[in-house]
Amino acid sequence: MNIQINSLATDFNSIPIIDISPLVEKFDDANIHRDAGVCEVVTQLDKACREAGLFYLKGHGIPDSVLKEARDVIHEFFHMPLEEKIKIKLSMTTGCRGYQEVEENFTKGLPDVQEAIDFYKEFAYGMYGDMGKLLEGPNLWPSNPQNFEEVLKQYIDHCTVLSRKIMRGIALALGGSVDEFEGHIASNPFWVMRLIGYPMVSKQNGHAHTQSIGCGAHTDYGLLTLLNQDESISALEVMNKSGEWISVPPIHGTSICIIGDMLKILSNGLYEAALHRVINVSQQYRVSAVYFYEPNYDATIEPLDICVQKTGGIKKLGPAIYGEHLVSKVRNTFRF
Ligand SMILES: N=C(N)NCCCC[C@H](N)C(=O)O
Ligand SMILES: O=C(O)CCC(=O)C(=O)O
Ligand SMILES: [Fe+2]
Repeated sequence: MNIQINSLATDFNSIPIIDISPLVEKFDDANIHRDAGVCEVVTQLDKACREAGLFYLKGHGIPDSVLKEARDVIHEFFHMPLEEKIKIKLSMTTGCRGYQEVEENFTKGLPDVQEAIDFYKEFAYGMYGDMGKLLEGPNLWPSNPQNFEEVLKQYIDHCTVLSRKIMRGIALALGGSVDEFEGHIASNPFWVMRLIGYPMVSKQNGHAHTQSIGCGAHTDYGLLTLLNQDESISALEVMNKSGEWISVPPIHGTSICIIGDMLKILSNGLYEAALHRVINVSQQYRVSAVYFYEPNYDATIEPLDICVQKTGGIKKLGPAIYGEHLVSKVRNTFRF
């Protein structure tokens, strides 16, 4: 499958900030589509998904203490000596779960200046046949810091609940029913979590890196991404339609939401999968906790009829099987 990076519908120079608290409070309300506050959120989501594909979320309901505690334990982990970290080393035989050293992860053929740990939702062996094999196995949780697993599992639960609520808002924004993405699309949503550490540039002295590309330009693979980034370090960038990189600095009390490849297909290209990258030129070590909310692993993803009607009556994208898309990306990311 070839996912094109189309130019964005309208250009943008600043990133939208959406207060989604009405949606978070009323996501389960039978009359949600008639609620004035929710309708306003839905309008803003629609605009942000069309124009930017990446936006800030305010009023998302995940306590600041949960976000901060997650970043704290991630800092603690990456701060440990390498021999401790490689106890949970990622390989072909760990279901591609675990720790990767700096420059073991590639984007478009170039090594990323980051270390990371990958987690995937666990599933039964054989459940997805050949398509699932590469990612089979239990997650590798470090035993240090001691509270790591508990803190991050709690964080994942928060993200899953929030993502489902946002997807309900996006379903309405696309003109569908509130549970448009339940059923065969995302009734059993897959998830991925990537915890990333970006070394300081000063640590790269002696290397050829004058600019440290922490993560090369890419789009995310699934429905939407929730990003929890270190405060006070500006490193993330998103591309607008003029091809300019727009900075996405941390804003206290917000999280970042990024539209992924599968939502682009479902919307028949109405919504953009944001092209983004990370360059940490700060003098600080930066961490992020990146949670990816994905379709059912074995879902066949194609444009929704309501979206096809809105976009000229022809399916422009897909179909794609989500699990196949994910596995092809993972294969290109590592040199085992
Ligand atoms: N699960 C997601 N979206 N991870 C994004 C990781 C960054 C890009 C990856 N190295 C690649 O080459 O795709
Ligand atoms: O660390 C970040 O801010 C973003 C990382 C990212 O885009 C990814 O891992 O997909
Ligand atoms: Fe990303």
